[in-house]
Amino acid sequence: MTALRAPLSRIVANPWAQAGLALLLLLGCYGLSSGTVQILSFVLIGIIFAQSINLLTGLAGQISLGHAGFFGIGAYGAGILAKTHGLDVALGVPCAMLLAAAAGWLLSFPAGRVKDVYLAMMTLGFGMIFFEVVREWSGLTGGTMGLPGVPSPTLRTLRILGVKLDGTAYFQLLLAITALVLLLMRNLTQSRIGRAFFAIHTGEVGAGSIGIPPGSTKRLAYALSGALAGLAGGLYAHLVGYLGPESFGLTRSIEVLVMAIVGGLGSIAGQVLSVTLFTFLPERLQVFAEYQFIVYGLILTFSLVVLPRGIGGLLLEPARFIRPRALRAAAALPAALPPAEGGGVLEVTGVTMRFGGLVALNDVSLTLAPGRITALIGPNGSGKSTLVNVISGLYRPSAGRVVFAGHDITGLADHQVAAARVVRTFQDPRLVPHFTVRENLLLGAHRLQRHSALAALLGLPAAIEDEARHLATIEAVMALTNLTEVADRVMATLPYGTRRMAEVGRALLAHPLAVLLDEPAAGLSEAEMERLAQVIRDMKAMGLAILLIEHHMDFLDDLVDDVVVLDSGRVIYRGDIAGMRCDREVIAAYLGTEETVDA
Ligand SMILES: Nc1ncnc2c1ncn2[C@@H]1O[C@H](COP(=O)(O)OP(=O)(O)OP(=O)(O)O)[C@@H](O)[C@H]1O
Repeated sequence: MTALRAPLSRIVANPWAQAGLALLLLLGCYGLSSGTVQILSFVLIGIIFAQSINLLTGLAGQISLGHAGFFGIGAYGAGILAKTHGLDVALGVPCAMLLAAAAGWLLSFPAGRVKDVYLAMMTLGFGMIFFEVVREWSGLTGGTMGLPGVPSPTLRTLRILGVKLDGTAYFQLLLAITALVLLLMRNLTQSRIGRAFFAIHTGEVGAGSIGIPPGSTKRLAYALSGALAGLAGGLYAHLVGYLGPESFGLTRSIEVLVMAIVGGLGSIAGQVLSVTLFTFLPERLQVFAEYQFIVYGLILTFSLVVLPRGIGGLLLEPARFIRPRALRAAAALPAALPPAEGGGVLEVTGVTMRFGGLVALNDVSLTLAPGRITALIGPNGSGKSTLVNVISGLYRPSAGRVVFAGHDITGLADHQVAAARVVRTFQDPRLVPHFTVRENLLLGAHRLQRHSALAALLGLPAAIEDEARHLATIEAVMALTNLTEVADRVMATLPYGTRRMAEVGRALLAHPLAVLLDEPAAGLSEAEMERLAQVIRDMKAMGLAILLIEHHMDFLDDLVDDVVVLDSGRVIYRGDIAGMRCDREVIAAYLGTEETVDA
């Protein structure tokens, strides 16, 4: 199967193959029975619905057990607007989509604050509330009696912009809309928005450190996912012509989730296959209708055990997150490092950090100057990482201030500190393991990308050119950090040292004015350490203010300008490295007798 993945993926991604399939369906539907055309219409609506899960769960990592709620808002919204208010379907369905998007956006406020099982419960609750509202608000929705008479081809009442549509014409319209949705989903995945969604999915701390705000990113994911589910619901209402609450309960939420998971979360083509199978199978296997949940459960269990990445993962290469068109455009541009803009002074004044009774930092002050490398050293547990966490916005200090370039950044969120151009790396690199090196580096430039979300979605030249500009910078940064050879390798498959280098490179892509490097040389080979030292010198030459946490004294010797030593959360030394080697308190607390002899 592995050998088949590459050729199959090429076929699936080929625009001619896609256009051929669309044309075949567009023309071939004339030869099909009205029943088959209707099932195919359900498949298309299912594909759009599954994409809404793909976006929210597959990309942004937010599980949803109440997606039938968004689907229902779209369906009832479009149905009521068309039937009760006589609004044209061409306006009614987009309005219903907007309603569902608004519901998604609103849900993101509470849902964005919780994770895992709590998120599952909250979204389940949303679906249940929607179901009850539909059942009880009979004046609007028809309650348990349902809402009959929604314009549809089945009732021969569907008119769009004055044109009457039969089942076949509606199928053709659905085909065009589905093709557009899939195209937009592909564009989204390969844009800064899709990458940000996936970065949040992988880890909010890592994403925040390069300026990706988790809150607004999740809100966008919920709104877009709601819009897609609402679109599917609106189109469904005009396909069936009758809406009853039973079509929008837990069963539908579970059904779409199972289809998306079995198709392979993140795999657009895998989900097209899975929805097709799941929609045709029940029609063919009516005998199982009563045991639908058992059948779903068995298929899901089988899929999770045998095909954890779903049908898409079995048949196709994993999705990539950069447009090939942007890569081609970048190849024509000169590779240049981020411009040297000088830095700003970072001043930490009287910072104290308490964790309950433990004082991890006690009245710590230090200054990082532009174009200077300051080493922060001290024994394990002395508070080095805590200080970096305070400066970078992960912790709010109990007392004290952090000022950068004249702006008080104390207590700002991590993504706001990154936006102020103070960028950090972690003791354990917080990269996106499923991204390639290049994709991870491009994530570093997320904050600097200027094109609009619409330009990204539509793949407009402004978006391609912007991406290409940053990709050209990435070439230069990869050459500097010795990553060019592994540019297209997936991060999870690379050795620790390479990952560390990639994180340093990613920080550089964010055009920082100050960088905080938390033990960047840990686990590196001799050669890698030499390369890292050169990269840090280059950063210094660019005028950045650099804080370097490190235990290797040999590494620091020729590299650093200033040293600050912490012990039990207190600064015990501030000065140059030669002076530090002779300082009695530092020797006693950290260096020990060996260093004394050296000194
Ligand atoms: N989130 C937290 N909650 C409670 N205690 C914490 C937290 N973070 C750090 N600490 C404590 O603060 C102290 C300083 O830890 P920190 O990780 O900053 O030390 P460090 O100097 O970076 O050590 P190392 O060299 O081992 O990384 C330790 O006692 C640690 O257990």
